[in-house]
Amino acid sequence: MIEAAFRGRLGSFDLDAEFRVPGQGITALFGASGSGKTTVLRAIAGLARLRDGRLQVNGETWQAGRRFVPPHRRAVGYVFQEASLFPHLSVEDNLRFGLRRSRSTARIGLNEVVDLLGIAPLFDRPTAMLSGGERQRVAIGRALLSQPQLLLMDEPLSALDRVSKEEILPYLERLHASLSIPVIYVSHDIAEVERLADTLVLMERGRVRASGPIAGLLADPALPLIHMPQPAAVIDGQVIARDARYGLTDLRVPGGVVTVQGDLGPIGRRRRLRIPASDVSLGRRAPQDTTILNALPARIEGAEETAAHQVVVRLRLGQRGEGAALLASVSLKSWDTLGLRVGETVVARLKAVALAAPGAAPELAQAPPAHTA
Ligand SMILES: Nc1ncnc2c1ncn2[C@@H]1O[C@H](COP(=O)(O)OP(=O)(O)OP(=O)(O)O)[C@@H](O)[C@H]1O
Repeated sequence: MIEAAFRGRLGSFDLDAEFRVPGQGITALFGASGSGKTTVLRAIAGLARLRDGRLQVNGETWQAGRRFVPPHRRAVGYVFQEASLFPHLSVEDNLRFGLRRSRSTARIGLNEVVDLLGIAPLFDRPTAMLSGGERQRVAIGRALLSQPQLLLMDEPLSALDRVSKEEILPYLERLHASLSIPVIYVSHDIAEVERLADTLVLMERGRVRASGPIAGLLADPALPLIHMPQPAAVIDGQVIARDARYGLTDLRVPGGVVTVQGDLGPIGRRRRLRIPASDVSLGRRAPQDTTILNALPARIEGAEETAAHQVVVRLRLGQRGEGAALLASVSLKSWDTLGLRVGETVVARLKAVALAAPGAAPELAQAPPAHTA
């Protein structure tokens, strides 16, 4: 468990942030620019000292009352927006520097880091010859080799172009799947957060508006996430069948089974689906004569009208709505014409299921197209 509470003033900024998140997996600190995300991260690292602070990381107290463990005594790895590698050292020597800094017995070794982050081809290169994405992979590797108890990442992808971002995300997903080190990940890119995070801490003007498992917060009508321009649901599932002939994988998700194009790995592997609301349509009956593969029963939990004459429908998979949260964006006209009601069970058709999963290939797998035959 990670328990943090920081109160104090920095210049004219008031911080009063408190949260309790699991001591494993990825926790995203998400919020608008200036909401205090970096300040919280710095306070966790001990780089900012708030007047009133409390911090416990998996049973160790780093700050409480007058106790304040100085930054160099906190086992944190810090990855910044722009990788600050030593320019005069090779990639290998930059990584070895991480190892030298660590005083504990190595939990993660150089070879494992090199494998996980695909660094072998870069090994002998001077850092000046690396792309932005490659530099960031080395910086993450160096942070991991310092044997942190906690990895702090401050917008690690925000300085990268879209292609480099897509290139590095699968490595982060792989780290997530392979390592047990908890990560606190600052971002203001919700798609990135939807892809990576297990837990979300939503920050607003120096305060924590909400925190908890990401799937619930994304679909919470009381929070602003569902009202953003492209709302999406995230659903974690497990591979239960693979069809080599058609190149399809079935994932069991809470309340149903989703068929996704592509090989998602062996039976039993956990994968994440990110399903934009705009890729889900609703009907009363299962579609006939259609190429669509995913038509799942779901119960309507609620509906929010948007300014753009759309309705974001909150659903839960399963006949009785016992499953995962799902969002559908339908036009106000369709909503009124069909006369759909809260509490009704409908058929949710998933047009495309973008996959965001640990160890995924760089490209996003797409579910088969939805046009009728
Ligand atoms: N040492 C400081 N002295 C004065 N003001 C500070 C200090 N550190 C941060 N602030 C202010 O605190 C506010 C929150 O900054 P912070 O960088 O934590 O926000 P953020 O959510 O990470 O924003 P961004 O996404 O733009 O990085 C800002 O208004 C910033 O100017």
